Amino acid sequence: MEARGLSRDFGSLRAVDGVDLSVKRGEVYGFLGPNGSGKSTTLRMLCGLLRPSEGQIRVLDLPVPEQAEELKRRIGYMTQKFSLYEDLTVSENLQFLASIHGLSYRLAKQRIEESLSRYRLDKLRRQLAGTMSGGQKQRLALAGCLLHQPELLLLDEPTSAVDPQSRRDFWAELFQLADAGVTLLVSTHYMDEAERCHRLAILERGRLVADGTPADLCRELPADVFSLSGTRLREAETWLTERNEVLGTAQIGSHLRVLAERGSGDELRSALSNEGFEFDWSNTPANLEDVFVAATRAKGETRQ
Ligand SMILES: Nc1ncnc2c1ncn2[C@@H]1O[C@H](COP(=O)(O)OP(=O)(O)OP(=O)(O)O)[C@@H](O)[C@H]1O
Repeated sequence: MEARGLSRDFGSLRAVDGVDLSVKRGEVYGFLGPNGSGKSTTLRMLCGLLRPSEGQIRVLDLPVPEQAEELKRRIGYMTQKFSLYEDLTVSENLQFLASIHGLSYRLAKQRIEESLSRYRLDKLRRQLAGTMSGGQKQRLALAGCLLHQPELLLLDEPTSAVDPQSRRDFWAELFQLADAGVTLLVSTHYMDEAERCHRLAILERGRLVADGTPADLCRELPADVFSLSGTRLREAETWLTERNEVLGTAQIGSHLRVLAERGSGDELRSALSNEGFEFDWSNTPANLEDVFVAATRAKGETRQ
């Protein structure tokens, strides 16, 4: 999948702004970004549901949106709200989706039985979708968008309504699909999910502000991370957040995690000492949350 200069305007709002993306087959590619940063709009353009204002897209060797109809036969799209028919049973939801994809009666029956068993839905087959738990709905939505065996699956915040165990199980399913050659594009708010992706794009106000493997993004972070412990941590945090070179702070238990501009550590440390704070100070490796905070904060500021 390739996108070049992808943009989308809604009236005067530029929701997606000049995004370049490249995703290989079988890759699990994550979209990370704050609310309203353009993740859903990007996914919707990539699957041909929304026409870009500018830019070129090629998905599974098809130009989009020109060949969006052909593409729709080869992709699956799972929305944030799962898009289930709540007044239909589990089986009826799957039968309906199979008919939309034009599966023959025999093939539909076979694939529905397989997916009821694979996604642990067989005992729920007569239950109305609207009465199921978040995790069960998620499994049904996944089963539904795989019935026609798509080569590419787009998932828009698929785990926002489910508990941690369901999220783990769900990700195990996603990796099985990737191992079988399915390409996955997943938008998420969760850092632990982003860390699982082979590659990651970070979006901020419609722009691509970072792109790479989670390990590379952490290693190449153009900022330093420090851990502080001591007394008056809350006061130290307030003092630090007022410094321009500090990009972010977070209290984690009895430690304060500080993300700051590269090379600013020594000065910050002595300035904090001069203010009368007593603390232990150590450098610590960056994690994806640091990458996210640095990418979104730095770019956000330059555009104001
Ligand atoms: N159909 C639309 N009409 C007008 N504005 C829209 C439309 N769809 C999206 N937007 C706006 O475009 C921006 C990007 O929205 P989008 O849903 O793509 O963000 P997102 O990163 O997926 O957010 P979230 O994490 O909250 O789902 C937002 O400001 C949103 O209000």
